[in-house]
Amino acid sequence: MTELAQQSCTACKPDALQVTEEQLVELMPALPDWACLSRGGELQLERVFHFKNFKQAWAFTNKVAELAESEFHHPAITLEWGKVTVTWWTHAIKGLHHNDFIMAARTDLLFDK
Ligand SMILES: C[C@H](O)[C@H](O)[C@H]1CNC2=NC(N)=NC(=O)C2=N1
Repeated sequence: MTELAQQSCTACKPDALQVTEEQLVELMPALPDWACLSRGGELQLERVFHFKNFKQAWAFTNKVAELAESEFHHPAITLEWGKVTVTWWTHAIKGLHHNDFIMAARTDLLFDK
C-alpha cells in the first residue's frame, strides 16, 4: 500500500464512511506519535509538537495551515509558547476518514525533529 504521506485526500461528502475499527487498528501504527481520541463522541487524531520558543511553534503552525488549505482539509491547531497541538478529524462525518490519516502523516513531514 502507498505510504500515507504520499496519498492525496479525496473530496469528503457527508455520506462518506468513517474508518472502521479494523482500518483504525491497521492505520494507527503508521502514526506512532499520534493519539486517537474521542471528543463528544467523535474520533479524532491528535499530536502535540514541541519547539524551543513561540516563533518556531508559530512557523510550524503556518506550515500546517498551508498544508490544510492545499488539500482543503483542515485541522484544529492550538498554538502556545513552544507547543502546537494538531487535531485531525472530518467535521462532515463527525469522525475519522482516511483523509485524516493522510493529513496526520503529512503533518509529521513538516516537523523538523
Ligand atoms: C464546508 C466544509 O467545511 C468544507 O467542505 C470542508 C473544509 N475543510 C474540512 N476539514 C475537515 N477536517 N473536515 C471537513 O469536513 C471539512 N470540510
